[in-house]
Amino acid sequence: YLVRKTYHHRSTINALRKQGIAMPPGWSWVTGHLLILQKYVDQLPSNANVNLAMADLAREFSDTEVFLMDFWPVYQPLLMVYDPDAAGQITAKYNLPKTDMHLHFMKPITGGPNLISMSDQEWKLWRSLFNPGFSTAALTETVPHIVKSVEIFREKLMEKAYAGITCLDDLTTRLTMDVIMKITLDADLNYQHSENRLASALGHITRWHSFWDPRILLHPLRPIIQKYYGRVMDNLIRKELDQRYFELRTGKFARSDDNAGKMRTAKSVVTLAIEAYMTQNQHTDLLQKPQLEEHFARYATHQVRLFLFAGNDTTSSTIMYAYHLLSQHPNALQIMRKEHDKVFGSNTDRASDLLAKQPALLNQCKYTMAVIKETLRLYPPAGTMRAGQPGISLNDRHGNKYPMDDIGAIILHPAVHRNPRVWPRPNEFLPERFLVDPDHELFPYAPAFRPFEQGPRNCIGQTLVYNEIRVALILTLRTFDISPAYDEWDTVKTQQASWFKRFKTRVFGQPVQTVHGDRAYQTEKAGTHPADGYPCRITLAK
Ligand code: HEM
Repeated sequence: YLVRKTYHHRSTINALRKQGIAMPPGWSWVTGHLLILQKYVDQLPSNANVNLAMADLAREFSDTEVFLMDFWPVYQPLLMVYDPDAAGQITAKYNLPKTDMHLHFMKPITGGPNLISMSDQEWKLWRSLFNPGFSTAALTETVPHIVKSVEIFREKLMEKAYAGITCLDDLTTRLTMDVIMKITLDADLNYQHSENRLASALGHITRWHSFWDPRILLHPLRPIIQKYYGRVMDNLIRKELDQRYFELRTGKFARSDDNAGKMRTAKSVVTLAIEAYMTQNQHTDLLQKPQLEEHFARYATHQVRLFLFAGNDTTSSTIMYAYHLLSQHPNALQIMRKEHDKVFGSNTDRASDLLAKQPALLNQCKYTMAVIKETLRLYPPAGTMRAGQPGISLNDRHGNKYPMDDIGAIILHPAVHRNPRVWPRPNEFLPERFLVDPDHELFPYAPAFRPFEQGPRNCIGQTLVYNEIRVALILTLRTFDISPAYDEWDTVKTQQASWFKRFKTRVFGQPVQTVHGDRAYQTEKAGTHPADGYPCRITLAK
């Protein structure tokens, strides 16, 4: 059966090869392209994100900007895409469905079907329930909550100032966890001050998670550990959901008219989803029931688990990369600080109050927004994969057709975002490209900027991300200088290395530690955290 199946599959790919479909040389009847990527992976640090190796390979297809990789039987064969227009065909023109892999790989994290993995009607229903909570208006009301969490983050940075090397990762991840829990569930995790069961359960699940690493995927303990911590998460989230439902039933939100109450009326994403669900089911007065409907509660729990995963690491990494890029571009940092002085006044302590009272001031920080976009362009923390569909073909920019009957596609964000055909000076940090007029040579080609993807399945959390990172930068940049301390970190690590590690280094040489000269490269850790958790030194801004 296996031989027959393999033969059938490989003959299809071989036929495409003969037709001249772009694919890396070295395809084999036995291993397809499985071993091809290894050459590129070997040139990177062992924990570098596999997308960076893929982006290196992609450079060899700069003519078509689309090529086929035959990963069968590990994955279905996939078109690797970094032409922005071909990417648009996948996500907008055909809006191709998610793959079975989405459900398979996301299940340990979310516990079941969720917005990322769902297709068609089921996805439409759940997206419509959660859209109100992620709308610009609803999220503007939550800015005071973000300000509160960032204030604690500021205190933590202050504690670490002049205190030696700090791994920033821990601080930013705790911040983003507090924010996502508050915004989605109205739950005060207080994770920046103390450990929390929900956050650590998610941490255990993601530590045992990988999209491709066989050492993790084949580990016999992985399913047991992930299931156990999944149950812990379900129970804790369910408690919060029941509490929000109780508040709705007892009319908490209707009653709040004083100022303190006004804060409380910033409804959580979940409260708004329960309300939307009530509206969609008006014929049955759900509020009369003592408990949330079981099906809704179970599915909403999957979605909340997804929000905690999708909204935590990605945002945390982006905050760190913004600090990193600004530390290397003092001129941009200077412009940002001036912008913040102009909008909030030079007394940095007043900015929190002002922001909490007038969240719309965020929109006046145009350069700050441009810096965040440029950070997401250079260090995109996500991507997308879609399934093929019978009868659909992808066109590359020369009009070549790539049939997608049994072939899926991946849009390679690191490669699209540095595609030299559409991005002038692609490797340079130039926030002004997001501020110039359309006739300027740096003006971005909109389909080529896709950190949150485009089309109906774009990221539901993007407004939250922009709000959160803007608040974080506005409230910290004028107080602190944060600069990478990898050299010192590496020296300390070398001194602390075991005799075996030192012996290995002596025999095999120093392992690769940078990606194209970048020591803060993106790793495999969910959300592409910077290497080693971004060791840095924090000092007070001069
Ligand atoms: C820097 C931060 C973030 C980046 C770069 C990012 C990126 C993305 C991308 C590329 C997708 C499309 C995935 C696909 O097509 O498979 C996506 C979808 C999604 N993201 Fe985000 N995301 C970020 C933060 C967040 C946050 C804060 C949330 C919060 C709740 C979130 C929730 C989601 C959800 C639910 C989807 C699925 C949307 C759907 O299919 O309807 N993301 N994100």
